[in-house]
Amino acid sequence: MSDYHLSDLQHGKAECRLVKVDRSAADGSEHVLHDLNVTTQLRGDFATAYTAGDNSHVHATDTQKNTVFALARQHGVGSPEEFLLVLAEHWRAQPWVTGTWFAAEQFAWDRIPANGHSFVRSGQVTRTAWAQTWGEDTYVLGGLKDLTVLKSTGSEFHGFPRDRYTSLAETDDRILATSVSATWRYAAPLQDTSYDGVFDTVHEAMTGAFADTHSLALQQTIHAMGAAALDACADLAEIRISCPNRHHFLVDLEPFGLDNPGEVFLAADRPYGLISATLSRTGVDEPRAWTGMPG
Ligand SMILES: O=c1[nH]c(=O)c2[nH]c(=O)[nH]c2[nH]1
Repeated sequence: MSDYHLSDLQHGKAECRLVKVDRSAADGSEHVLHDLNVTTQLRGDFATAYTAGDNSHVHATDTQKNTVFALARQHGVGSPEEFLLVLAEHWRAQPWVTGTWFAAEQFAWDRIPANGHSFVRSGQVTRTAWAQTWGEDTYVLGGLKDLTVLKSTGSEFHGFPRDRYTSLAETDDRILATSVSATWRYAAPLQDTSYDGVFDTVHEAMTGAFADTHSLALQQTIHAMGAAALDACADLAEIRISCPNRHHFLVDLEPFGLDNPGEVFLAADRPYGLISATLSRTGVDEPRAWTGMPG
């Protein structure tokens, strides 16, 4: 094989989705959420891995990922810059490492006023609307999507059937996170009420129901959000809601001699649960209003 010049070697773990819950308030009532997407890269004396398959200097990308979670547990996250500097200090001290590169995206969450442990992703919600006519009939749909909400406690999931392929553990305390899509049908085009006002009311009702519901399943939370929207707005005839269940897995830090009392999570990307339902007032079916809608 030709002896080419090898350069720009680096390796690391891309997009470690770290969620760190700080439960440090004296009475545990107010959680602080750090939600980061962390990428690590190490530079150094790693050439023989490329040229000869000799991994004796290679800090496995899996180890780099574990280090992200373990250092989050040990040092907390603080600001993204501070956390990246914690990683940098750790890795610069390791053998064969001559340089490091770390990146983080931080996803911001606002507290939902109802309690200390429910959050909504800042500045994300997208408002949606459709209108169509059939002869003299006019149908109006309103909606929202990307309403990303999370509660760091107040969510359980148990009592589901178990068969030979069931491995999911029952839990009485988990993170519940989703990105709500909802579409509602106006019973009739609005005359005296503003669509803006209805949107604000529905948005607030759904967000409030998410926070207020002590959830035994995302299904139950969806029902509560739909009912809250219909209760808050007499102009709505029905609402369709679809929610991905964005799973957060507690990271096992025991191999690193660390406990993890519900603080450090892997925010899994996929697969995710997908759960939906329609809530309607009785006797108000109007299937033509939904013509042409995706799904
Ligand atoms: O709230 C949930 N509903 C489910 O149907 C489900 N299924 C699952 O694996 N986890 C969850 N969580």
